[in-house]
Amino acid sequence: MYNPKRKPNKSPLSQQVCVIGLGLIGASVAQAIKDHGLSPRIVAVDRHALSLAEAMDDGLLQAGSAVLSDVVAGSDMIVIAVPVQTVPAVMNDIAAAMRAGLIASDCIITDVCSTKVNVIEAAQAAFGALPTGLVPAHPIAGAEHSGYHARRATLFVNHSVIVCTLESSAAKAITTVCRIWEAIGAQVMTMSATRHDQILAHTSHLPHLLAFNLVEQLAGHDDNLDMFRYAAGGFRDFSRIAASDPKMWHDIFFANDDAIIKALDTYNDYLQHLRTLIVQKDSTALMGLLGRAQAARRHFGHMLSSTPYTDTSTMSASYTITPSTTVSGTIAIPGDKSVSHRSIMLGSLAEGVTRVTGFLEGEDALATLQAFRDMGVTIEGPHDGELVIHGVGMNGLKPSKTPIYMGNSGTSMRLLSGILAAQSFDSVLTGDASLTKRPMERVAAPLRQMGAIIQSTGEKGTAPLSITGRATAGETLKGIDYDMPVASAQIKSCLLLAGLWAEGTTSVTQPEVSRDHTERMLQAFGYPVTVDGNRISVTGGGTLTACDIAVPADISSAAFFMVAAAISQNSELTLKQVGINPTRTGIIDILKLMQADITLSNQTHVGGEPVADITIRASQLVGIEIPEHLVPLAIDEFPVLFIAASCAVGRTVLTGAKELRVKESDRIAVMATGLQTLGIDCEVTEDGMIINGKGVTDGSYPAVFGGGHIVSHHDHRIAMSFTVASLRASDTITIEGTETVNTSFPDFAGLANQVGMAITVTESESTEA
Ligand SMILES: O=C(O)C1=C[C@@H](OP(=O)(O)O)[C@@H](O)[C@H](O)C1
Ligand SMILES: C=C(OP(=O)(O)O)C(=O)O
Repeated sequence: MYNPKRKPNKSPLSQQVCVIGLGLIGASVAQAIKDHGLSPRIVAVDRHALSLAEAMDDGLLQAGSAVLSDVVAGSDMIVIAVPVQTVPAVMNDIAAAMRAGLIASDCIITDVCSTKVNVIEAAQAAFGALPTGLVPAHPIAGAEHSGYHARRATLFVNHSVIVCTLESSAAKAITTVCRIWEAIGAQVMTMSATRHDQILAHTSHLPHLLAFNLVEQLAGHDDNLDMFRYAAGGFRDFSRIAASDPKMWHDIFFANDDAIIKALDTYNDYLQHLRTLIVQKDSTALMGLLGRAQAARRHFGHMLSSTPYTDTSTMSASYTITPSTTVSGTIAIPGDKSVSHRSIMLGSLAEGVTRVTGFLEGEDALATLQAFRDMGVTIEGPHDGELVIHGVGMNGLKPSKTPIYMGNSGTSMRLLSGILAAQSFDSVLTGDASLTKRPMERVAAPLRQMGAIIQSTGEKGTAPLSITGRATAGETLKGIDYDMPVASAQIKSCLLLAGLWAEGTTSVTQPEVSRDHTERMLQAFGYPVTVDGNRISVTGGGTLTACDIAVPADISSAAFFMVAAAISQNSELTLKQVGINPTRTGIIDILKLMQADITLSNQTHVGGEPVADITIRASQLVGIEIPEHLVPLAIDEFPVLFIAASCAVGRTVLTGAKELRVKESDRIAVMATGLQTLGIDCEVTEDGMIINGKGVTDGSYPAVFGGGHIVSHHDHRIAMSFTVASLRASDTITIEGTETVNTSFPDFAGLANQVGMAITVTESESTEA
């Protein structure tokens, strides 16, 4: 990060810098070089005697002239900051100065022009062979104001500068140019000149051209006065850059004409397409286009920085939780994450329109939503948990133009792998720092048995995943009979989803029951699924028919509040309409075995899933040996169950839970470290943990945790679990890395405070890579 106080150890230039052109950019470069003490002398060449005189009065320049040879002698660097079409004349002057011995043959020659190929061509023409000091550069910064007076030394701070390193450039010249830009706060990146011109044609030249053109269109209109008088914010924002220097842009449009014409032609095609959608009143396609564009506008920044989607994602957050002793109230918990993922996947692949309510607007489910938008599906929303998905049918997905970014979400990556393996296009799946450490061969290997072409390109069978769609070569996947080594709903779902396109029947046999939302939802979409004990089968070639999905509240999120009420004195919480699918209720069974006071009421069904209100009251918990068959049914709830176990009387032993080591963090190791920090006696085993609870039998609820600092390791459930510990803590607990809570439980802290906990959320700029 740029630090204005940090000065380079030694001035990179020993003689003087000569800036040619004292417009906004040239003058800002000169000012920044002066303010940072990067050169002992600064001189300038400009046609405007007034600007030069003023700059000398201001102490910015030691000398100035309209003629290069007057001031250039002895320069170790020349910065060309003139309109692009003047560059050839300037290059001729510099070549003449070099021949006359005014500057050395290795004098650094750089520029700030918006096009690069023409700068190199001008140098070639002027010098014959490219000089070793030539290092073209382009700061991606500017302002609609122009001229000497608009200069700002900070104009380049935290902006990118593209430096085009040429084969002819001397290493020392490249290093010096990069050092100077970095010293004035810019972020240097290197690129070939041709690529620079192609990219900038799209990202800078085309938008400027369109802005000038729109203003021209409105100004030329008969009612132009009224049009400008009532011009709304949209027009102002869009046309802001049309206030830029016309001469500069005139030159750029000619200098980069080939690339700009290509970009303009493509733009024209898009515009015609948009026109057609409006003429034909194609609402679905128009919503798709607008939704995709809106999401892409937000999403590119996240993809580039490999961070989650919501606006808080550039921040890191922490919780400071002061101890509280009781919770009470009736609350609604956000939608189920597993069901939300699947509603997007099946809704997108269905024929017809699927309406979803109760959708979880957390980062993980939003990553799935974005993936399907990237593959051309029109999805309206989410608005208050409501989505309208315009299904494209089993063969309607389109290739994503960019790698599909799955954020922190293992479920998205693993289930999508199954879908993508069968498509007629290739895909790449990436994720954040946590997801790219998680094992992906567990789905890639069985998919390969089905004939999929999939590579886990990370170091240890991890993401990024590169998937060659099987149908690309006109082939199909083949059904297999797969014995799953672990009871994982993600592996099961991945293979069943791939099986929808496979020849014949795909069967998976799980060693224990795992969550069955995929099986249920496939059936809700009219796709036959055979369930024979732990063996589940689908036969390829069917279709999905759109239906309405009501997502129940997530029992995994409810678990934090269930444990909170169970461990704290006089507590009573009711959690409304929580999903109680029997493949998810391990948390209720385990807490009941620990003698928690839990009752279910208002049992009913929503969208094929059973739901109930869950009421939990404080009770004296006891330690237990957790039955292994319950492990997959409570797999995400162990972090908070460890908190419950710490408050129980006696020892709790968890075995058969090795899977916890490959979640968003190693949940056995990370929880043990945190528990020990807070003074709990626990022992890590290979596949579980032994916790010596500090509960007492006299009916009181004493503090069992001390205060301390906990690190979440990019794991939402770690952060939320230690928050719950504050109900039995003697001192303040701070938790670092709580921004990940957004992946599954947006506004967890707000809800926790509402029922009686005392969390202060602090957000700051993220310092993590
Ligand atoms: O299928 C799903 O939606 C999930 C399955 C579980 O993972 P595994 O299948 O890897 O156990 C669970 O931990 C995850 O939060 C969601
Ligand atoms: C393990 C989890 O999710 P995922 O695997 O989808 O990242 C979780 O939410 O606890």
